[in-house]
Amino acid sequence: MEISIKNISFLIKNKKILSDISASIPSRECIGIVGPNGSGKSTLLKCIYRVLQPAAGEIFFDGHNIKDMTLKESSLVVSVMAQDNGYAFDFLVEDIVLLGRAPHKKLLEFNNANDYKIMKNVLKTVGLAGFEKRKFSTMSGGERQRVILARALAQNTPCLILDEPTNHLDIKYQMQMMEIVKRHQLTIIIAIHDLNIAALYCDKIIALKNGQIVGYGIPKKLFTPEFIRYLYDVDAEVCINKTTGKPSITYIPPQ
Ligand SMILES: Nc1ncnc2c1ncn2[C@@H]1O[C@H](COP(=O)(O)OP(=O)(O)OP(=O)(O)O)[C@@H](O)[C@H]1O
Repeated sequence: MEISIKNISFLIKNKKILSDISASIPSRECIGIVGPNGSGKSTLLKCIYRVLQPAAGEIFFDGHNIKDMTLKESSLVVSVMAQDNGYAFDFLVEDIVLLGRAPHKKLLEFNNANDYKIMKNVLKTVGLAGFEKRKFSTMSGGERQRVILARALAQNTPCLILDEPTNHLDIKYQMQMMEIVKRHQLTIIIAIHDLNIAALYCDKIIALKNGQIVGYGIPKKLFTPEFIRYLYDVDAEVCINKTTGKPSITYIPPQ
């Protein structure tokens, strides 16, 4: 599914949080959104997955203006792994993953055998087979992240939005999470802080600063020492890793 963002602005108390953002996200590409804390990454994602409504501009899913789509129609095409999932109740893992099936159901329709099969399959995909009856509250931060990914995968949508999904994950699971989402060949939009992981897995990068797009392109072109200094005010050395062929970034502390 292709996503088109046209001239999006978002304000809070007259302060511009996003200014005139336009981007085209081709079907099945993985687009990384990078930028300093507070640059507007989550706000942009929330406008796309409709938790926030932009003050101006339009967003299209495969040419359909999202203003003309019901929330249920949107949730059949876009699933989300957000930063704060805030499950206050003591849900079981299977209950959380089955929530991903909700957009596919009619009001008050029970989960059926196919929903349970999908739930078990996605838990297996994220390495949590057998965890169905565990209480979410008893799981580690990394395990919880993987349950939330499983719920998003159970939703079975052509587009997946991830807001810093690799928080809490050790390096093995950071890479495993990226491998899993890439394997599904979805349109992926991912806010991510780790430029090395972004360089390894993202086809293209959108860089935000102060609510504006300040860079766009493939990681190899975008991630130069000059650009990293401009974006984060940090010195870095960048080389192309011989094995991966991708940029590898080393940060240099101030002398
Ligand atoms: N409800 C709100 N009220 C006031 N300011 C807000 C609100 N929501 C977001 N902001 C501000 O908007 C700006 C962008 O926030 P956003 O969460 O989109 O940034 P981000 O790039 O995702 O940051 P981070 O990397 O720290 O997660 C920040 O300055 C934030 O303080």
